Amino acid sequence: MIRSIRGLFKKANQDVPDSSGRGMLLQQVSKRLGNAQVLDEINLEVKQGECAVLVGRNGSGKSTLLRMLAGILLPDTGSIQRTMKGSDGYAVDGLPRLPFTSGEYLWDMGRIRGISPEVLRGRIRELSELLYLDTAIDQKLPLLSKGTLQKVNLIQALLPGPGGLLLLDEPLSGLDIPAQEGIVSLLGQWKDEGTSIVTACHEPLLIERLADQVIVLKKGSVLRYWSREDILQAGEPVVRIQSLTKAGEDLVNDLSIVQQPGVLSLVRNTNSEKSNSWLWDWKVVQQSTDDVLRMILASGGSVVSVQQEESQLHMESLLEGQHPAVHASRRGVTESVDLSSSMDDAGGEAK
Ligand SMILES: Nc1ncnc2c1ncn2[C@@H]1O[C@H](COP(=O)(O)OP(=O)(O)OP(=O)(O)O)[C@@H](O)[C@H]1O
Repeated sequence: MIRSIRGLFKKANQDVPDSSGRGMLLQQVSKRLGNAQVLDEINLEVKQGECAVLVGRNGSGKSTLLRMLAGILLPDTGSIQRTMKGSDGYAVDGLPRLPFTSGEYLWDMGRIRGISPEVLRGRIRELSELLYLDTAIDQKLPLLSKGTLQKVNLIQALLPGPGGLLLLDEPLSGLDIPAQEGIVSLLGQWKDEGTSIVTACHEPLLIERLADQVIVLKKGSVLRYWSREDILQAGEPVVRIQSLTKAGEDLVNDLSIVQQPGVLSLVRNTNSEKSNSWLWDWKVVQQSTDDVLRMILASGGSVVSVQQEESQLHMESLLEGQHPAVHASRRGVTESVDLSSSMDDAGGEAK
């Protein structure tokens, strides 16, 4: 389905902009609202095709900055230069509960933006499928749940298609997991097609998959900038595998298994359900999952479960200005201990 969306949108966007030298540049941008200095000398550069993620505690200024990028607010001082092409999509404010159905609202929004009826019909259908809008397309906005309203808001922001600037305030908030996956995959494709994205978001799923830079805001100022490389140092996603062997059939008697670069730890447990078998608990980096599964099966074991572990990004530390990898590096030490102790548990048979 995602592929068909891409195809559909590409047809209407033959002139995906060349990314060279294009983007958005904020220099020393400040804003006062009432008595509060809401933004204080913000510098930010987002190149065409990049994703910048704003993080920060409540009230740190993320939404204000997004509204400024959208042109809803003007800076008191400083400058905002924009040299990127393409249509913009904004979901920076909540959707008003107007007396229309989702379908009517999306249709009107698309037509106001000049999208032809033929293209618009297809986009609404494809995006509604992507976000599992189902029957909510015919429901009136005031009757929608918070999460469904958020889906409609996202769809209206995505209607112009890839290639321009997308400004999204907490796009995954309130969305169910399949819709989160769908939107992150789509944004990844659109980024590849030259879409610039600036989003306030606290979900590691989006940050790990899309962020080229993370900007940590604190009380209206930038506390830290982190690059894609910094984020990647937080570690690849970890997969937990449980496998079973007959007691006595020791998986670790072949050291080549545990010495595979992707194996982070291996612990042997007695299987409480079957006393004549051992349950092996593996932690492996995501890209080695297939290799490890093949090894387990080839050595006579059976696979009980394969689970994606939670992200290694520790948001709380990130908000305090710590490096994204601060927890990942601690994890490595712990697991090398696990690995050796598991081999000891197994009778020191890993030779
Ligand atoms: N119109 C306004 N008048 C006065 N103060 C305002 C106005 N709008 C926002 N503020 C203040 O600006 C600060 C930043 O608000 P903003 O909504 O940008 O924060 P945020 O980081 O998006 O917060 P949250 O995570 O809760 O959405 C807050 O202290 C807020 O009270």
